[in-house]
Amino acid sequence: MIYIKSYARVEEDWSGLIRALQFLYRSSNACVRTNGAYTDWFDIRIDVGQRNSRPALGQRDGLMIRAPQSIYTDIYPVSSLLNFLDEGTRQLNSEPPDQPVLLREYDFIIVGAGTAGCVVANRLTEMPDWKVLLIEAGQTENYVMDIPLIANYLQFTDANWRYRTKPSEKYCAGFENGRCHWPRGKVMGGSSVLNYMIYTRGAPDDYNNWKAMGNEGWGWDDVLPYFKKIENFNIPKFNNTDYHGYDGYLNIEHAPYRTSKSKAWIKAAQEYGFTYGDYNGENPSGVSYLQVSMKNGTRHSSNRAYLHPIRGRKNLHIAKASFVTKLIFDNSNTQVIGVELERRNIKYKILAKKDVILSAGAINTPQLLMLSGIGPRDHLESLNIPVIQNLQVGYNLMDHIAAGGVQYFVIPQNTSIRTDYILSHLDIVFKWMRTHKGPLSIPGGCEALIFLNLEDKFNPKSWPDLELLFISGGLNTDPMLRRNFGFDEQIFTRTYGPLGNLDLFMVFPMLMRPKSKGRIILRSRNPKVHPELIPNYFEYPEDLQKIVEGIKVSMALARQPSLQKLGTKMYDVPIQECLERGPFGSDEYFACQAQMFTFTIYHQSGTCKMGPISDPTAVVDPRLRVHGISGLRIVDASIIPEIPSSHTNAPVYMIGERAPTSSKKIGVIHDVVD
Ligand SMILES: Cc1cc2nc3c(=O)[nH]c(=O)nc-3n(C[C@H](O)[C@H](O)[C@H](O)COP(=O)(O)OP(=O)(O)OC[C@H]3O[C@@H](n4cnc5c(N)ncnc54)[C@H](O)[C@@H]3O)c2cc1C
Repeated sequence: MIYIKSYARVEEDWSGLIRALQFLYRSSNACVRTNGAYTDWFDIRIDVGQRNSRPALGQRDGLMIRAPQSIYTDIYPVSSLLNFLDEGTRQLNSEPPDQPVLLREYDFIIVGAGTAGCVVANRLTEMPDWKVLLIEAGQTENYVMDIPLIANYLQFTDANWRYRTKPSEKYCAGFENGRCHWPRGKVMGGSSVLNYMIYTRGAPDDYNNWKAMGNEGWGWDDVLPYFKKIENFNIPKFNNTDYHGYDGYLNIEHAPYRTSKSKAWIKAAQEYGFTYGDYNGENPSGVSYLQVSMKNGTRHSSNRAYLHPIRGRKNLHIAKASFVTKLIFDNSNTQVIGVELERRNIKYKILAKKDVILSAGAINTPQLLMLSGIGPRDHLESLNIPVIQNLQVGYNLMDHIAAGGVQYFVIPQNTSIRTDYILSHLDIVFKWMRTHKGPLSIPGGCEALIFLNLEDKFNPKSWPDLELLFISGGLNTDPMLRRNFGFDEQIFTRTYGPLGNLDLFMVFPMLMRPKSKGRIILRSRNPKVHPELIPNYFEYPEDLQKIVEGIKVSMALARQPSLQKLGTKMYDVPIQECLERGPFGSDEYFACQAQMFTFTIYHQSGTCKMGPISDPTAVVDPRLRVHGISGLRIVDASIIPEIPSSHTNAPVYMIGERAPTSSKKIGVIHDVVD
């Protein structure tokens, strides 16, 4: 017999009892599985509150249930927890270990085990003769990081670099000190461990534009095979071998749970005129549930997808918690021959026979280049850094942003992703632990999106300049959410305090092709001092206006019958500071809202722009070699010449897959060494 304390009070009626019996019955299988022993008798206790009645005995398929005065069910939570711990342990054991002793020299050194770095490490070590060192500043990924709904919590851990932008009054003005929070992953898997798992590729026009900028080999027809190569596509409804891959490392699926709100929103979008479809297929625009980089309802990071399966490769060494501080050049200062790094307070110099590959992301890669003397001459000289190569490093900083706080309330629905709701319905947690289904499988609350071109809204073939991202909760979903973005406490309490327990959804109207570009500069020669991040959002007024138009489209959706059935209304407690600009609902008011609560979508990119030698703003050539320097390549979000109309993780995977292969062949690594 097993007696375990109950986790939840069952209601005071027989339906509660029946549910408890069903519950227990379902649990028995899990119990058998996790304990490895069959137990067919359980004493269960149902709390019937005041009534103190004695439920009847029940028997079902060999499962005998005795119901004395008090019942403690709870095989279910325990088996769920055991299942979770078991999976977690297996995951930890699957990650390639830290290399205790590093060699003096490798064929390749990769800096950064993020989205791109893991791909490159995998593909390079396919060649058994090449010894590869992958260096990561962060630590091991753990299984808690794989629970989709709590993605935002990871930003409060050491797995985040915790960047902040330079203060501004033009954007993020409603956040503490006018600074935007820019989290970046510092962990095995990099930002693919912190991200919201939304998997979008962008439109053919995005990549044809890259090619038109002089980047031979990066047009849509060139990159599509690499997008397919990434994928193990698991959405049967959209099966199409012209667009999808089925034997790649990264699993793509739909989240296994949908809220009633997202269903209504999707329907409303169709009522309004949008077409439902596969935005990673033939038509980039329209409405859809999110395709996500998850495997069986859990995060599938680049670490899990690309490194776990190759744990046994002897030619891959990984140095975790190791921070690269500088590049090492040969005597002529024209070739990179290695890196300096710090690991457990000891400094090392490691050499690379062939290439050093920077995959440290759009902030750290330019920082490392500039610290090493590759960057804008005047800027480096101002910090007394000897200039090795004068290149426009740190310019062309791009991001996707949305107006925060666009919220709609509905009549209360049956279930909610609010943290307090989940904590009082722990069955939701146990369910996810055991089956990876239910609300916890929604990545950070994000469920659906619309890609649209404002001038040709309903045309599924159009090149999107706007996205509406649907989130099935509001700013009251989680008490930490305000801290993720860094809301000014007073402004938040005044504006969003009245949200209380309202049942809400949010829409992020997101600018997809911003004209405004920012810059990253060094603040110090010390590699541990964060660089100055100047996003320059809204330098061009049309960027702001597009977001305002996006808010208006979201309002039009709220008026459609399917959302009206839920009693949808826009939350309209105004931001006091914005009433000076115009009444609530005016373009001026909404523009102010976007400037107060400027939500980054975390797509920082472009700071080591790819372009031909004829482009004075380019840092790497189309084969990702740093202009004028041999032995050095960049493979990460920083090479993006123009941000695609897409979330950036899939494009970065594509860059990783595309990089170590030739421009013509797939899966053959041969042009890295030249
Ligand atoms: C909170 C958040 C949510 C996001 N949500 C989504 C989403 O839902 N969908 C989407 O498509 N995109 C999303 N993104 C963006 C996407 O994850 C990134 O564009 C992508 O991961 C960038 O990959 P990368 O390889 O360029 O850099 P990263 O993945 O950031 O990897 C860089 C790695 O280098 C390491 N590193 C840096 N400097 C050094 C050094 N000096 N020495 C050693 N190691 C170093 C870092 O620790 C990190 O592990 C999100 C990002 C964040 C942060």
